[in-house]
Amino acid sequence: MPREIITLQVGQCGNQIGTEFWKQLCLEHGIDAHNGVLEDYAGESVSDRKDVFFYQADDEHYVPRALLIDLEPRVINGIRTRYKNLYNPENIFVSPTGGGAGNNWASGYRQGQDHEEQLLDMIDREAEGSDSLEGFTLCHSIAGGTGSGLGSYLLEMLNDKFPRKLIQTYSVFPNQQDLSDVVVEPYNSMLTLKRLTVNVDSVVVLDNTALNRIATDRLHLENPTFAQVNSLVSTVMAASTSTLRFPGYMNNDLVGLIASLIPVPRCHFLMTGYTPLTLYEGDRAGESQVRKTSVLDVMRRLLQPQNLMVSVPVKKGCYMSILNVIQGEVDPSQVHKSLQRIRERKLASFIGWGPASIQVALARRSPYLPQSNRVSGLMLANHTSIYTLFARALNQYDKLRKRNAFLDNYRSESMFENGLDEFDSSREVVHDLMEEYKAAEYDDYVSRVMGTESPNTTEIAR
Ligand SMILES: Nc1nc2c(ncn2[C@@H]2O[C@H](COP(=O)(O)OP(=O)(O)OP(=O)(O)O)[C@@H](O)[C@H]2O)c(=O)[nH]1
Repeated sequence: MPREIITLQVGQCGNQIGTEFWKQLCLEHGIDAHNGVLEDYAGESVSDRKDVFFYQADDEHYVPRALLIDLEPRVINGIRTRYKNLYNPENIFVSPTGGGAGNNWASGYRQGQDHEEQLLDMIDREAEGSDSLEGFTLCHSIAGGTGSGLGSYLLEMLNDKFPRKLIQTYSVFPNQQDLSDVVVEPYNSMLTLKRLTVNVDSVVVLDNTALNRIATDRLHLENPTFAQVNSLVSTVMAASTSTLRFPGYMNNDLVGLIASLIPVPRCHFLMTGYTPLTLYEGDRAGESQVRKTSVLDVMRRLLQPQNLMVSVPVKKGCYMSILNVIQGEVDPSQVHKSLQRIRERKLASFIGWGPASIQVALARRSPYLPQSNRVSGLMLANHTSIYTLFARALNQYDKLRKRNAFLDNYRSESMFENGLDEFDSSREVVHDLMEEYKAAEYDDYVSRVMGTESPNTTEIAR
């Protein structure tokens, strides 16, 4: 039975990374991305599970289980032109006023309220079209107005209306080295981080700072474009769903993946690493810089900070969990040996209060994509040092807030007309989250923070 996943892509960033994801999925399943038709070379003999992410229309074309949502038309119009017959036109929502959210979280949130009925209708229709819906995935940026504000509204709505479904996000964090011309990004990020903490089961953190560093240092691109950065993002998104789409013995559903990575519900912010990296140019993978791959080599590289897609100091702190998704020609005995070697060399340090091991899922690859490397790997990891990302966001927020700068646009929206309590409440949630990650570094975390209760993974397996 399929365990379907519905993807909501919201705002400019959400729709741009979402589109790259669907392009990659189409390539991997032998579907023509322009019209959803199965390619001639893609026979039924391949035992993939297209139905987790696609359904078949009356004319048998494959249609992504995707909702494309934006408050201004530019990006979605571009998608409509390029992928004319792929998406269900009924699943596209562009605000009739078309003005965007002006980088204002509160405006995005309020416009979510204004259009609640229409948005919920679309989500309900798509959910009812599934046999056994497993959950929702939201793609967005946390720093603009639409992906963050309207995205936050949707997360609250999904939590409320579908309390038994999983909610996962791919959340793009702003580039902190870039002096952004959007000065209010710290406000938007803080308000969104609260929803990501409270309303979501699992957040895959995609950090524009790290993505740009990887594109520059590892792929030798001078000024990486969003398209190039998004190609990295789609590689990660596709690899992280590969065990759901090309199932083997383990990790065949999202709840299995999440439960193995999240030992305590609140600490659900995951970082990723991928190797060897190539860029997709058009429909073709570029050449990899890595000439020879083995399981040990891939697993070792995945632990190197320069391959992480999040800019945090992993040499400090410890892993709460690691899942390596290894794709390619792999002899399981090599996995065993590699794990042993990594343990001997103490390449990863784990929390003292849980199982200290790297989990490995062997995933099949798409038969339709030529691969330049024998083995490739994705790491999904829960590491305590992720709190430094929140600390930076909090620090930037405090600086802005201390000056009471740029608050008029927020005050003019209903949520803030009677005061700025929502900012204070968001800051508190993020501060507590940081403290929880820091506390998790200590061996007595379970007894200190949770009394006598033991860590609970069933809570997320709702
Ligand atoms: N990786 C990546 N980041 C993006 C992309 N587009 C925008 N961003 C980042 O997202 C943040 C801005 O969010 P957007 O998605 O552009 O804004 P929005 O959600 O559409 O909101 P409004 O423009 O206010 O309506 C900035 O930090 C950008 O650097 C993209 O295609 N890829």
